[in-house]
Amino acid sequence: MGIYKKLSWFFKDKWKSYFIAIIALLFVAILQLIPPRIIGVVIDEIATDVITTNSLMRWLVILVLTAVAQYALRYVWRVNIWGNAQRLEKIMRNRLYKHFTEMDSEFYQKYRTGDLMAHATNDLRALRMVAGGGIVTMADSLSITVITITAMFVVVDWRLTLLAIIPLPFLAVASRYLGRMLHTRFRGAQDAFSQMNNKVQESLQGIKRIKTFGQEKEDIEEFHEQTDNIVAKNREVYKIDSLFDPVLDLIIGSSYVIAIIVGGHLILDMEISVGEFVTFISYIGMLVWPMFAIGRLFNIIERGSASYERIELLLSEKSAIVERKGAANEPPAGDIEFKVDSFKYPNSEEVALKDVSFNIKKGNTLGIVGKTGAGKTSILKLLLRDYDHYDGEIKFGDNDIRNYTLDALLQSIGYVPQDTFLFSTSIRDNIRFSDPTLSQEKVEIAAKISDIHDDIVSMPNGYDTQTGERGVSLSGGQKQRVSIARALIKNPELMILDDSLSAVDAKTEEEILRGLKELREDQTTIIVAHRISSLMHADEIIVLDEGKITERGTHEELIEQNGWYNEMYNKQQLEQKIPELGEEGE
Ligand SMILES: Nc1ncnc2c1ncn2[C@@H]1O[C@H](COP(=O)(O)OP(=O)(O)OP(=O)(O)O)[C@@H](O)[C@H]1O
Repeated sequence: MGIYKKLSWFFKDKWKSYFIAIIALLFVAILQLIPPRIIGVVIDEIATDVITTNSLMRWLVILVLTAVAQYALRYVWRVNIWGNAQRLEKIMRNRLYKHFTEMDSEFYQKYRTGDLMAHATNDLRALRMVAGGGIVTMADSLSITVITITAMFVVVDWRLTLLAIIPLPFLAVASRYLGRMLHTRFRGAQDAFSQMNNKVQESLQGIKRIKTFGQEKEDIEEFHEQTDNIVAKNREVYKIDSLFDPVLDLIIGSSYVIAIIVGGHLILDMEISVGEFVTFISYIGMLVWPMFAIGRLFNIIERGSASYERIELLLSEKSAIVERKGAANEPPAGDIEFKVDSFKYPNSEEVALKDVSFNIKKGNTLGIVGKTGAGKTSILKLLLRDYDHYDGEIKFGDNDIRNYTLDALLQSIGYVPQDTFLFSTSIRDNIRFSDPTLSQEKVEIAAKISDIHDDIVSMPNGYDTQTGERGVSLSGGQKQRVSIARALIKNPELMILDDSLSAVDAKTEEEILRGLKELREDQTTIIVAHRISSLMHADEIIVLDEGKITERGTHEELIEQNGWYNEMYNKQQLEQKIPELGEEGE
């Protein structure tokens, strides 16, 4: 029952509508006693031959009025209770979503997206059941049980009542026990189903790769195994499901048997009338649902508590990026001073960056180059405040970047990541993602500099072409250029290109870089690249290896140093020439 205490903030807020609903439920329980009683009275009137058309009509009218009142009251409690349950689900869903949007990279590394989605659906549904079905079951089963048993005691016979209700608690026990087993097995079946779903999703997404590697047969075999598993797990569910009804019928049946044996004796002894006996039998029937429901209530509470705990755990996760008190709201501008003595990723023992420092004057360009895993992206992550804990200081303008609000800092930065991501909307809205009110003219300027305008206008729907999973699929290079346009349209103080020209050819790359340089004369740029031609015109280039700066200088200075940079440059020059040599040979 602890879950109701934990949710007391909600019940306190909505106590009025719960109160109205529970009063309505109570009245329904009382009204339900009337029809069986009327049937009993009519039977007795027939047996004693006192029935008249008038008396029959009177009973009929009462029956109709009772039915109408029940209808109205049921409507009242349903609207109130189900409405509240939806409201609780909405509040918790909004809290979770807001929390998700505030969390940092560490959080998303810890939890898989699929699991977060599952929390946002299954766990919230379980909570809704607590505030809806749980409350109804509790109020309804308690009120019906107390009111009906009292009526049986008072209207019919207390000895008969005591004996006949002996088997009923077993109903609650059996429905709880079997319900629990059913739930465990049902979860197994659901897991098997979601495992198959994941497998199908992965296979369909990777269908080209499966075909290329000739793995169709193996893939189909694996699919068969998974579907066999689903059948096996569902068979276990049906075994328990098939036990459910017979067990319940057995228990209810024994109640009726006791009632008939004892009730029969009481009729013969003239202690109760036939009509009262009929009423009594109907009342036993009315007690079945509450007993059954109490068993179900435990399951609802158990599931709800587990779900609430899981949601609380998620909500208690704190983002490591905390805004300082009095953080500056103005987007930063000016020189950048990066001085990091040491940085480790959380949960990692390895030092990702060691003694990395550089200054970029406003309007200058910094190039960062190095082997994969050298720490290039790590530098950018610190600049973007994905992580705040490191020894050192990063200044943008006059302030440490941790002294700005995250919104203000990110407003000054246009970041084009390595893996481009397009949203399921038009290309136009993908480009003006930072501000959907920007004009077509501005979108086109950004697209032209990113050298994607011509590609877009040649598409059937131009700028209205839909992208994302269900839209047209753009080539890797096209996606990269849309991403560049998206960052560029913000006209950011600092633009960061994280290997974002890798999929475009050298000539296009040169044009884009030239365009950027012209447009962003007074603004700062950081280019990370594997291809040296992408950053050779930078004002300073740093070479990273295993998280440390091993070489630095301008392109010419680095060539003179005759180190890794020079070696890479010569190698890449040669690679570029090979196709030309090939053409000459033809
Ligand atoms: N989230 C993370 N948690 C732990 N270690 C990480 C994480 N991200 C990166 N690393 C590690 O930090 C080191 C530097 O990685 P980083 O991504 O900065 O390299 P990079 O130079 O950008 O490589 P690439 O050119 O392949 O993108 C690597 O050893 C990597 O394994």
